[in-house]
Amino acid sequence: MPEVQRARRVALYLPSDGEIDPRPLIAWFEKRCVAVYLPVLRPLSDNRLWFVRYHRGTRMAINRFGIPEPDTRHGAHRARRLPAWALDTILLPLVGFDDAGNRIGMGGGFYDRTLAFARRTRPKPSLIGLAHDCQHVDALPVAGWDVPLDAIVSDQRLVRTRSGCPARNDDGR
Ligand SMILES: Nc1nc2c(c(=O)[nH]1)N(C=O)[C@@H](CNc1ccc(C(=O)N[C@@H](CCC(=O)O)C(=O)O)cc1)CN2
Ligand SMILES: Nc1ncnc2c1ncn2[C@@H]1O[C@H](COP(=O)(O)OP(=O)(O)OP(=O)(O)O)[C@@H](O)[C@H]1O
Repeated sequence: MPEVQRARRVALYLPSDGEIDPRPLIAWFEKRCVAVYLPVLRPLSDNRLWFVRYHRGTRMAINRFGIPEPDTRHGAHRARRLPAWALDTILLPLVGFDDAGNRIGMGGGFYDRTLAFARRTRPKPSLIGLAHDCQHVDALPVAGWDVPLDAIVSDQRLVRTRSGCPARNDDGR
């Protein structure tokens, strides 16, 4: 996928609770000098995510959901964290998806809050959901805050969505 092949900064996640495991991609990205980032729950509990640079040897901490994330407690990673808009591509975990790119997650709204800017601002990172094919459903109810995915990659297929098609400029270019 061009969004993956061209990216210089990519976020993925460490799997929890049966989610598709994107870890095999880490070595592939590193070999191509792509910087890999992981989501970190922002302190002060505004329920948004930072993305912090990750490589082998990054000191980790367990977050309140039991998922390891780069340890930011001592400020050591301040220079290594990015807001979502600075990433080229974000690979997202999901619980369910449909062909329109609607996603449901674990219900915390973390990705939706973090990516809310992407509903009105361009450029935005490419948003690619990673799924087991059995997580596909015909249609999900859409909430106003939901940020649609550009594509979903499952173990059996690639679903490209309308929001994954580049938007035209107003002058038709
Ligand atoms: N692997 C992974 N990392 C991630 C996320 C994720 O969904 N998957 N997140 C994406 O936002 C953030 C953490 N958000 C989470 C939100 C809720 C639960 C959770 O386990 N909630 C319920 C169970 C809900 C369910 O099973 O449907 C619980 O607390 O028991 C976990 C992570 C950041 N990192
Ligand atoms: N942009 C936003 N601003 C304020 N609240 C939001 C926003 N996005 C989501 N929420 C809140 O988050 C809650 C959970 O949202 P939702 O069920 O869509 O989460 P999810 O996509 O399943 O979770 P996640 O993104 O963490 O995997 C909603 O009840 C909503 O109130």
